[in-house]
Amino acid sequence: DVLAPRSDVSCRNDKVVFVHSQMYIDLCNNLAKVPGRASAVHGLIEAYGLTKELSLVEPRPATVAELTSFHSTDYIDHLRKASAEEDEEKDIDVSEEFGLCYDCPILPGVYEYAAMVAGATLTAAQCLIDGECQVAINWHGGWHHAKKDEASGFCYVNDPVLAILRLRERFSKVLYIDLDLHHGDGVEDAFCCTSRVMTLSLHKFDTGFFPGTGDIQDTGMGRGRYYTVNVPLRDGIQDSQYFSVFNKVASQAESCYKPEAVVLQLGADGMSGDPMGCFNLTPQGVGRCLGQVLDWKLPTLLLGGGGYHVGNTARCWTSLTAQVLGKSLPPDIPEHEHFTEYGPDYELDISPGNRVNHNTDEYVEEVINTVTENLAHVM
Ligand SMILES: CN(c1ccc(C(=O)NO)cc1)S(=O)(=O)c1ccc(-c2ccccn2)s1
Ligand SMILES: [Zn+2]
Repeated sequence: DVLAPRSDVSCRNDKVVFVHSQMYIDLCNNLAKVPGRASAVHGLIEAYGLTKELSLVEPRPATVAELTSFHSTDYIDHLRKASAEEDEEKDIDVSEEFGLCYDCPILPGVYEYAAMVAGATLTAAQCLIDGECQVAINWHGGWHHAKKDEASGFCYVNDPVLAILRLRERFSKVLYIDLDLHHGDGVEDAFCCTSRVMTLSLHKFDTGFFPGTGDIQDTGMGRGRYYTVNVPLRDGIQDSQYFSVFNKVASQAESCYKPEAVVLQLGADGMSGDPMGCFNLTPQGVGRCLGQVLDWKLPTLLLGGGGYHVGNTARCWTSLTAQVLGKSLPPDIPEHEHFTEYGPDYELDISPGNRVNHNTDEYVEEVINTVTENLAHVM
């Protein structure tokens, strides 16, 4: 019989893989930058009865060989040793050399945490490669700032990069989309010189705002020129304008690049009410972006990232999980262990704030036109 087109071969059913184990939640609870967020996210997804609709897959820690498929051996060795050492044994100078200070402190067990997060994301990617599912989710991954030999911005290991490298063993072109408030600099750096991975990041770009990269004219280098797409935005953007930008840029990227797989980082620190206090989005707006990506019917890996209002991050990723499952959720937060996180309204939806939007229509139009001109070079 005629071989099914590749996209059909890559998925034999509509299962949604969800990487989960209690040990994984415990590790993330204690060592990620936002203590307790992992169990709040999982608790809400479970409270809405979604876990029984998901195909739960246990994560396993990434091996040193997997971690060093991107990170340097020196960095991983240092992370492993420093993570096991007591305070007085630590060599602070070497640690600072690897970015292991300030925002990325060496806490006991941080290596086991980073290896498990990376292993969870790789487990999800492998399910896509094996055709087990069309969508795989790891809400506790998405640590997009980590560099080859440097921790950065609360990120120790760059699990999106490891997943893309693994997906590239099976798919010739992978599209990475980053909807976190912050520029996905670590992923962009990893693939800025190749046309085999296109990176598309929508983020806040403003003087002095972390990480400071991701301006519109940064389009990649050499063979990778025009395969790096940056959409720099200002404070206060709301759902309709954000989706309007995403819709135009992402549809052009998909139609000219024709990816075979997608990695979508859905950091929730752009939500209204997040302590970062920059964007003014709600899960509905990001959900429209997710819906457009799901309509491509490609193997798709969903990852988390930032998100510093625990309740709103759980609201966002629970809503998106339900959307992937095609389920609608009752508006009131169900009674469950973390119920008190959701006061005073105890509702699933997040309302946009009435904050000033610094993204004028003229600015947004200029950004879209520039990105369109750049993408015209992609064949
Ligand atoms: C280290 N920084 C990062 C790095 C990455 C992120 C992130 O979410 N990346 O996706 C957030 C902050 S940082 O210097 O900008 C900040 C540290 C703490 C910050 C903060 C804390 C509370 C309220 C507002 N901002 S910003
Ligand atoms: Zn962020």
